[in-house]
Amino acid sequence: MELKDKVTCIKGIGEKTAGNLAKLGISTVSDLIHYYPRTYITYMDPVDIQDIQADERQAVSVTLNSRVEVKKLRGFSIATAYAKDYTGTIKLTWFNCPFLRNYFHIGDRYIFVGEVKYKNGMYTMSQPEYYTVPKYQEILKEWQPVYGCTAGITSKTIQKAVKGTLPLIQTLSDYIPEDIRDEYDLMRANEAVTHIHFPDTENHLRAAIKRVAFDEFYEFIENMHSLKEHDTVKYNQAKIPFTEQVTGFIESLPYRLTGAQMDAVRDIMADMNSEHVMNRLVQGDVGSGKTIVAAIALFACATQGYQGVIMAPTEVLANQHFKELTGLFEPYGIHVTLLTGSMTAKEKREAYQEIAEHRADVIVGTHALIQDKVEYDNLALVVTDEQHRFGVRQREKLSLKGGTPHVLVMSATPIPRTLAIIMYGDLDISVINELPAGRIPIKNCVVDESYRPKAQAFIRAEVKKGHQVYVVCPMVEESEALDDVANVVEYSEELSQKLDSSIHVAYLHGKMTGDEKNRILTDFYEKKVDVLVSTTVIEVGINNPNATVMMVENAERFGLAALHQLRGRVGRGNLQSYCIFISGKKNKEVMERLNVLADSNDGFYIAGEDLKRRGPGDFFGIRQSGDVLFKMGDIYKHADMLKAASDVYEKYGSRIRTEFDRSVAARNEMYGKPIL
Ligand SMILES: Nc1ncnc2c1ncn2[C@@H]1O[C@H](COP(=O)(O)OP(=O)(O)OP(=O)(O)O)[C@@H](O)[C@H]1O
Repeated sequence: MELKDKVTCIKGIGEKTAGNLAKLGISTVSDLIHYYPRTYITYMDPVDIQDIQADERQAVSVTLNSRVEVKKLRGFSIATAYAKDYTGTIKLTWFNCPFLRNYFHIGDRYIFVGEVKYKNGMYTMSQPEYYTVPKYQEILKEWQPVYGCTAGITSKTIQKAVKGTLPLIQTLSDYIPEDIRDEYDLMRANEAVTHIHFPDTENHLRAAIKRVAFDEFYEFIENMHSLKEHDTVKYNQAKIPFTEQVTGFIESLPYRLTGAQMDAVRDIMADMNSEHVMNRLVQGDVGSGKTIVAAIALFACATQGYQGVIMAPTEVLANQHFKELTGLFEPYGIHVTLLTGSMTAKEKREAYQEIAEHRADVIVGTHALIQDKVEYDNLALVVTDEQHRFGVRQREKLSLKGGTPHVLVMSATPIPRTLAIIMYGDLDISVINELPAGRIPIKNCVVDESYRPKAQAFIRAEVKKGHQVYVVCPMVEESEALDDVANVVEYSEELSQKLDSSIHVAYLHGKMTGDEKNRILTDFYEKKVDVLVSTTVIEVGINNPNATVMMVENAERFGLAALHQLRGRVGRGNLQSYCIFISGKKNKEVMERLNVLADSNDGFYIAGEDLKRRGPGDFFGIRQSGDVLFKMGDIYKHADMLKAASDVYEKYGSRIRTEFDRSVAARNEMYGKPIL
């Protein structure tokens, strides 16, 4: 077996499983080895029913004392059973698992594991995992990986598949030599990969995660430096001055720029007119007005006869920028062109032509912008939005397309300056630390589920005022058979019934096409939709100043930084806005953590508190930030590894570069596809 082989070469993986794995982006052995668990869980000793702590994940060892009843419900099915021990009875329910009817036997003992709720006078577990007693003994107290799954694939299938590759994993080489590993206390690369998939002890797992995070950071730092070197040695061939026309454009805006926005504009303009090409990061809290700063840079560029591009992480955002920039630029005869993956072949061809013939001055798009077919004419500026969603190489590729254009990165992730310097080397940074005038601070509340009817009444009242609402619907547990889509559909139906019939509720989820999402969002912008229910991720950067309420269900399952991003979707105009965080758990620790959000609306403060409050248990938890740049590494949780990677780069970078390059090249080759 080799890394580049198809997964079907692994014993037990047939075409059907391979097809399902492909949906997760796993086609080769290498893809599989590098498909890391999303989180880890341990199993605990069962408790007596009378000692159950509600709202916690617990195990009970009980005897089934009823048949499994299966009820059909609007396209779903619910299986219910009862079980008891000598201290009490517990109710068990599962969605869409009708087969369980024939699985359990009355009178047999099973172990059920899951979160327990106290409902209608009885402890209830929804969607519990189930084990026979001997099976449970095997996994008790071991760390179990939980992989991101899709229909037809369970965590267990993935783990079994990885098991088949263990002999190969043992032979993987390590670009970090032993002496450096010892100095920085790094686990060997192949051991780390083994423990990531098959953790035995907590210490090994911890060390393995650290090593993988280290590698991700190291690669990032290497790339950042090569990008930076590549840029700085190049002379600025597209000097763009801060002309009267640019000043006129700024003055014509319907609002005055904040001092911080103006400072960022000055930094950018000074860079673009200097001897070297620009490589600047603009960091600003949610809603601080980064888009207009980018727009001014693009305007300056276009009025000097150059092309500029702005690349967004999603189609929805690309469309939003396209509309906004078209409105701003068309009066000046600056033509804006859109290029996204979901456009028809004909539309794309037209866009390519407009770009090549320089009829397009500013180009807005997604990944489609970096495809080989796109020929720019005099490209001088590349703006990437939410840089965390982009790999460095993608930006590098885009940069290379236009010779050496200026690079401007916009980010709302509040990275402390010290971390930013480690991550980006000497990339220049402008910070927008001021919100536009007239913004009213968001009012926050952290409540438990019993408050939901009141929250719904509040939503009704806000809609009556002509305002709009976002609802992030409850998260589906990894183990639940119900998927995100079914969940969001069902949740919005229920919400719609609870609200007034005149209130229009629509929903968004990740499986919709770009077109469908755009249609819903356009309806939302045009106020045809009052309440927008979404799965966990409301697209970063959505801007609808008329939305005044953000209600987040299961807020306890998000990191504070992610909740802050969600909150940033409201309070973007001059209307009083509200954020309602509904926690599925009432315990003190959870409430205290969530109350950090109620205390402050400042992203930097929240990121700091988030870091402070993470206990050691969080180390293995689901990643906190929404970024996908690192699969395992989290710049907050693994800040020590980020520092170690930076030190190793400084001290030993040149010594290990050849081996490092070889390992990256081998991996790229084995992926069997280009990195983009
Ligand atoms: N100086 C200003 N005065 C008033 N309104 C402004 C100002 N600058 C920007 N805005 C408006 O504020 C809103 C938010 O701006 P923008 O979308 O650029 O935020 P952002 O920094 O990109 O935030 P996020 O990271 O949340 O996407 C927009 O409606 C924009 O028109």
